[in-house]
Amino acid sequence: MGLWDSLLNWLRSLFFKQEMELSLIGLQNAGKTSLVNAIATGGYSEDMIPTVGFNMRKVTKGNVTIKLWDLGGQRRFRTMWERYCRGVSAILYVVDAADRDSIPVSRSELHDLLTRPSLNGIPLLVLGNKIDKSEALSMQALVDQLPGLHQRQGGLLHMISCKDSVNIDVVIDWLIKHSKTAQ
Ligand SMILES: Nc1nc2c(ncn2[C@@H]2O[C@H](COP(=O)(O)OP(=O)(O)OP(=O)(O)O)[C@@H](O)[C@H]2O)c(=O)[nH]1
Ligand SMILES: [Mg+2]
Repeated sequence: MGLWDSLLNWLRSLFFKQEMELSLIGLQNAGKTSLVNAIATGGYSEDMIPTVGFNMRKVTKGNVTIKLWDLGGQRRFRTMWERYCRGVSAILYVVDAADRDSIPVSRSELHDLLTRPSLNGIPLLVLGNKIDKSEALSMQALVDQLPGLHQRQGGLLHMISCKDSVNIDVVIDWLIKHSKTAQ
């Protein structure tokens, strides 16, 4: 980026604060609330309380204020997912890559959600979490378990660990990039 572009970006940043709204969904125990903590503070705890309903958290990264809807993943809360995904700038779908038995359910919940016309065109980032565990699936193995992901425009998969803070920076970069295109 040239000096002139940098100057323009800096001037722009003074006047235009970017905002974006995101929804975090995925089955219970996938690590959604842990991801919010990793994005917001880099903190991590083994001792998490399941999210009842939803939580909203605002996080500022550089110039971007991100409003995060962190939804409960237990079955009784899944009917709310669509309502909280309508109109957001992006959807983050978290999968526990180390809990192989849960993946078929996770896949069918994701598939159900993606067929909703109200969510057409919303960028989707799928995150395979807990790659610090030895039993975690590889990225390719997870892609194979989630057919259809690449047919979705902008559908993308990253492997992360909230525990060891692996690829959290990549997720934040992706979010910032999508806040700009969402303007
Ligand atoms: N090993 C490991 N454990 C993790 C990781 N991320 C989250 N966990 C653990 O997984 C458990 C569930 O994490 P939560 O963040 O509460 O999961 P959630 O998706 O918010 O669950 P619900 O709110 O019930 O939908 C906790 O014990 C976390 O410590 C990770 O990257 N690695
Ligand atoms: Mg939670």
